Amino acid sequence: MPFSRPTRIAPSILAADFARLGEEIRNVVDAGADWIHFDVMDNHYVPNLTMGPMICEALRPHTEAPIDVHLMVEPVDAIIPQFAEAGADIITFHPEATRHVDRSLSLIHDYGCRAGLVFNPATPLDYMDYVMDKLDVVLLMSVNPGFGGQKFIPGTLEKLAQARLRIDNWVNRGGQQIALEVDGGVKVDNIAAIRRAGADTFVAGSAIFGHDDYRSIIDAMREEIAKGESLEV
Ligand SMILES: O=C(CO)[C@H](O)[C@H](O)COP(=O)(O)O
Repeated sequence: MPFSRPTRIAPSILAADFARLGEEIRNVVDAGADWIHFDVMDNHYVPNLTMGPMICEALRPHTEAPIDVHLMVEPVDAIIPQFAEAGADIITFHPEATRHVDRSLSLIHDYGCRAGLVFNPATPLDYMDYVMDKLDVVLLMSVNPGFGGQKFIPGTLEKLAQARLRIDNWVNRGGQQIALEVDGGVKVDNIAAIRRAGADTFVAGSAIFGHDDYRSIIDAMREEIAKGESLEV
């Protein structure tokens, strides 16, 4: 029953023009983006440094679309309240970057945000199994985190299928819905395969912000997904 799943396009503003972030967000949401993906890098968990809660707060008035904060930071707990208060809607973190995964997920919920775990290409999915009831999002990295513009790692497709199975089994047993998001190297020419493997939420940075016409590239992504699905029926 894969075709009743939602499709969400989440442009990563890591690839946007940082000198015009507010305008970039407005433009990409006007062009059909569903979520704004906000990459937080700390030069510790990953070798790069990007944006903190102050930038999230400054951008919040520019859109009503959910701001999807991906924490590539270690440790995570101290920064969670700051992002929640800055207007984040969704906060995800890497399980190996906190000592207490269950507690960090609860902390995100306590602050009124949706919570999720992020898995690097070589991080096993097993962490999911013990906290399914606390997950709103599972995010699979299809590149090693830290930089935009990398190539999609093909083994992610099999891992997506495994994550989809875990989520579907959970939902079939009466559990809540969990978004399955993929991040890294997502392009028009691979998005159909990524969808078929089980993703419903697609983070794309360079593919969208590197294009002159945001609407045409987002439309092309949705068309590829629809084409891929009709071939399978
Ligand atoms: O989290 C990230 C890197 O750590 C980025 O969101 C991701 O790489 C998206 O960029 P692109 O679509 O250009 O690959």
